[in-house]
Amino acid sequence: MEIVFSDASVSFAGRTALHPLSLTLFERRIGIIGLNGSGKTTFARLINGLVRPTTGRVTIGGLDTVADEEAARGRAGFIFQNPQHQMILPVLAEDIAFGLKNRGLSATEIAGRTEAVLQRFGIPHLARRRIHELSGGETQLAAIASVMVTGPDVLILDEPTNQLDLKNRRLIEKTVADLPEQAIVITHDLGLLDSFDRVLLFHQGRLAADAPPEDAISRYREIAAC
Ligand SMILES: Nc1ncnc2c1ncn2[C@@H]1O[C@H](COP(=O)(O)OP(=O)(O)OP(=O)(O)O)[C@@H](O)[C@H]1O
Repeated sequence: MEIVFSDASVSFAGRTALHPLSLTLFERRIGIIGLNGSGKTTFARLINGLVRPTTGRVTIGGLDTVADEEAARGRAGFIFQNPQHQMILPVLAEDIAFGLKNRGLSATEIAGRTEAVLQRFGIPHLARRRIHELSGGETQLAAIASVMVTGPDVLILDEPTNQLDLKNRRLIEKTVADLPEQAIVITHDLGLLDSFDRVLLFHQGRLAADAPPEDAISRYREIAAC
């Protein structure tokens, strides 16, 4: 899926969070790194229209995130930093099924797709569990299942391994690595990026590097040392 930024910038209340940026993303695994407040989340949110560009435009698969907002949003799933907040219904299987409502599917089809996505992410045993009772790793997988059931082409994850222990980090790392879909991952967990195709480094709202992981990370270390 081609994601195109054309002179896109973002200001909040007159303060620039992201300076005008033009680039095209098409790689399967894209990492986004940078210091706190450098513009990573703002950049990622532009992709599915959660943030609108103040100037310029962003398209995903040719769809404009403002003019074709709803269709564009369907192309890119987003997992927030605290994914339990994006789950609407208390029980996991119900939350997943909720994402399929209003699609003209029968109850049997909804149940079948819910079961299939739980299987896909190895969590059928969590189907009847309450979301607020899941562990950090389980919550990440649950959120990924809830988003992927709607069939986006791109999955954007905002710090998916934050607060996870080593075992769950590995699990999420493997889950992301195995996704056939395109994935864009914001992370402070630099080890996650080893096998990535491309890493974008943001600094003070500007793109400071756009390179293979090793090069972008070494530039990041220089910036962080200042
Ligand atoms: N909705 C908003 N309203 C006002 N300012 C915002 C808003 N969202 C982000 N900002 C500001 O824009 C700048 C970039 O924020 P952003 O969340 O994109 O950074 P980040 O790199 O993702 O940070 P972190 O690593 O801490 O999550 C920050 O100065 C932030 O305070």
